[in-house]
Amino acid sequence: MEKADAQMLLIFGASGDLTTRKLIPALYELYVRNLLPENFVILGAARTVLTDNEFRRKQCDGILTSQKELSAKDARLSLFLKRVYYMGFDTQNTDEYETLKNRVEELQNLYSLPDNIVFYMATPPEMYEVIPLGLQKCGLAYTSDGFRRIVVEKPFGTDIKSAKHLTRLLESIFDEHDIYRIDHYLGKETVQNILVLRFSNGIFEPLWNRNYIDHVEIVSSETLGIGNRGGYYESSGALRDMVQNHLLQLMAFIAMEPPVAFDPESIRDEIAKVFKSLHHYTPEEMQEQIVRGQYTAGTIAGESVQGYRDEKNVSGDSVRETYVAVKIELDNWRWAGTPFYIYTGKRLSEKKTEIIIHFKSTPQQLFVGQCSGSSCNQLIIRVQPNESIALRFGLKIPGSGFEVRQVSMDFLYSSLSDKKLPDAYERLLLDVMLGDSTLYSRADAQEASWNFIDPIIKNWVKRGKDGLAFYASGSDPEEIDRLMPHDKKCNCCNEMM
Ligand SMILES: NC(=O)C1=CN([C@@H]2O[C@H](COP(=O)(O)OP(=O)(O)OC[C@H]3O[C@@H](n4cnc5c(N)ncnc54)[C@H](OP(=O)(O)O)[C@@H]3O)[C@@H](O)[C@H]2O)C=CC1
Ligand SMILES: O=C1O[C@H](COP(=O)(O)O)[C@@H](O)[C@H](O)[C@H]1O
Repeated sequence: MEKADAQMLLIFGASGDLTTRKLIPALYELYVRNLLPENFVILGAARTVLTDNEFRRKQCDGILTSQKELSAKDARLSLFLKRVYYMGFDTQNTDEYETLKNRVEELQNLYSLPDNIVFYMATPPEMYEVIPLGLQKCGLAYTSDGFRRIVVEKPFGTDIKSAKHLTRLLESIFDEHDIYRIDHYLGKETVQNILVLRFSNGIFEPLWNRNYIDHVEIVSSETLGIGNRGGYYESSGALRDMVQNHLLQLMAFIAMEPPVAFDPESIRDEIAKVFKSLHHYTPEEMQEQIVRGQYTAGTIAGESVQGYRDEKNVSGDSVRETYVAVKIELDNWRWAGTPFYIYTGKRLSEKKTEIIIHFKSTPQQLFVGQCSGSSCNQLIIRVQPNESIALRFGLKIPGSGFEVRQVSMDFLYSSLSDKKLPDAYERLLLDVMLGDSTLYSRADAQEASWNFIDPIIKNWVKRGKDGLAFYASGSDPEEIDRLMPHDKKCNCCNEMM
């Protein structure tokens, strides 16, 4: 496996949840697997005042939480943590950037590091402009003999205007190919395997189009509520939080044309084309094709939970959607007439992300019980949990007659290896260190997806609470039935998983 060049990873927002829960555990895992550069330093920065050792202890706890079997005394853990440093730093105070620059140079000298730096913005999005401007002013954004890369966490803008503005600002400081817009769904092993499943197997391609696929479902349901992210969620909602990025990306992997080569730009060209072919609805069509809902109090795993409007930092009469279902149409030759149904929501009955490709039925149903009148054939890609790929088809029930029932041929990732699948952030952090942007999203794709999302949000703002459905926590909204005719719904899939 290729190793990245010696470098520094400078994480802004290092005292926050993402750093401790995801980034540092992922970096430690890469270290253990011998995938980090031979020579590296991780420098965390945030306003909270912490010494290097206090920061290391906090990160050590984060790693131990993510790896239950690991001991705090493990020699590899202390060797890794020795390379982790911290500095108290207020991104809004321009004077502090000079101090940051001095600390960076001091560490580079201490470890004889070349001038290669990845900046990671794990701060609130309001800082995504402030930090690059500060780095530009103090000169840290530039190097004459190394590289600079910048990772931008989601959300990348809140609409097309802000996304374009942010891209313009970042491009005035960094080259576009050094800007890494992260979408952690693309770091998931099962999601990357969509590309391999499609483009390394000749058997699927002839069927992968409007002639053989009736419709596609992309579901990402969660049992968790919004937790302590009320402030963020009030301005975001399910459409911006999950659909604009993660779920449209999944759809693009299913819908894209084969790239001319397996390199970042060829792949990202095809993804951008999918987003550009999204059919934009009129306000009247939106009422038909899009459903939004909000959770009320209910029961999850036997425990009572409160409704969205009672959550911390949420308005008592909020109309923010915690659930959304969208029927998506793609105006292109491969997919015209084959809808993609995307649903996502918080506080639903189970946590799962899956893609179900529904193939068309036989022209005539010759057998009794033939999958209850619908097609027997589905390809199910279970992204999480119980990562798997299953192909469903009809077979004869043993005995007299010709009664058919649906059976499943399953591949379980757990049967491939007893090791747990790598966390999405491991892959994405490794890629940015290597300079591979294949699994990061490009400006044109982001903008095309905002172009699709913006009119929907504007329409909802205009309609206020009109059309907002309520569902009890722990249940699945019934309004979804309005989008998808009954004969298209797959009742069998869940039972078999
Ligand atoms: N947590 C998660 O699982 C995910 C998070 N994200 C995104 O990652 C980003 C960070 O999220 P998360 O870690 O949860 O957020 P937190 O609120 O937990 O952390 C934010 C961090 O930013 C720091 N910060 C805030 N203001 C400043 C400032 N003026 N100067 C320097 N540092 C500052 C905070 O530290 P201090 O107060 O010490 O300055 C803290 O370290 C967000 O944009 C979020 O959308 C994306 C996907 C998942
Ligand atoms: O980006 C986000 O994703 C999580 C869901 O991620 P998953 O990997 O657990 O499926 C979601 O809970 C969160 O609201 C959103 O910001």
